Amino acid sequence: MKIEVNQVSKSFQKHQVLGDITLTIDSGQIVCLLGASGSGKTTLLRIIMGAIPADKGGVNIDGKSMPDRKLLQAIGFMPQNDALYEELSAWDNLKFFAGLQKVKRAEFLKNAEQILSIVGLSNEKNKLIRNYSGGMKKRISLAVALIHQPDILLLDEPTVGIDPVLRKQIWNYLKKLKEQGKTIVVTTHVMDEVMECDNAALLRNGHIIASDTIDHLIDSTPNGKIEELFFMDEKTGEESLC
Ligand SMILES: Nc1ncnc2c1ncn2[C@@H]1O[C@H](COP(=O)(O)OP(=O)(O)OP(=O)(O)O)[C@@H](O)[C@H]1O
Repeated sequence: MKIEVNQVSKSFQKHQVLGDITLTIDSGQIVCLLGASGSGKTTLLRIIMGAIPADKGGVNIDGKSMPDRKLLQAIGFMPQNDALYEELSAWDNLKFFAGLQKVKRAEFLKNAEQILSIVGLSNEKNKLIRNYSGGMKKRISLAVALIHQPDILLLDEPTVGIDPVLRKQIWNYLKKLKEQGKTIVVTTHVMDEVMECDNAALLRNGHIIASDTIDHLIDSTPNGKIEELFFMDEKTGEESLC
């Protein structure tokens, strides 16, 4: 499914967080949103999924204007802060969220075990969430986002607190999903993860200052290093520490 963000602007209490954002994300692409803390990445994800309205502009998914209740079922959203039921087990959380997405029982049973194995929680599925570590909560949140096999994944810093081996496993799975034609948008501060994406959009002061393939973006940096993307200057394309 294709995501089109058209001239989106958003302010909170007169503070403009996003200004005139235009971005197209095609099926079978992994795109990452890069930018300093507070640059509006989460806000953009929430506008894409229709959780909050834009002040101006809008988002179309497969040509339909968001928010759209039917399209919501095609989206898996992983928030930065876990939205889990602490007094339920991981398995029951998964079951609950699968129910909300109207996943059939047989399909749930088939998917749940596979997804738990990808996030490395097969042996911990009966533990209550309140007894989970931070990283485990992150992993089960990712499983929740995946449980209804959505066509679009919006993942807000999905691998924070997850060890490198599992992180690799999760990225291999995301790349498999991409090959199946899923559309994936990820926010991250982890440079290794940027390299796993096809494209990146750099957010600065509420604007997209660059949006291109990862290879082209790296070529445009002074020393060809991915870290330098964070220091690119809006106007000159040169290094800036401002
Ligand atoms: N509901 C809200 N009410 C008021 N201000 C908000 C709200 N949501 C976000 N903001 C503000 O909008 C700005 C962008 O926040 P956002 O969470 O989108 O940034 P971010 O790039 O995702 O940051 P981080 O990398 O730290 O997660 C911040 O200044 C934040 O305080």
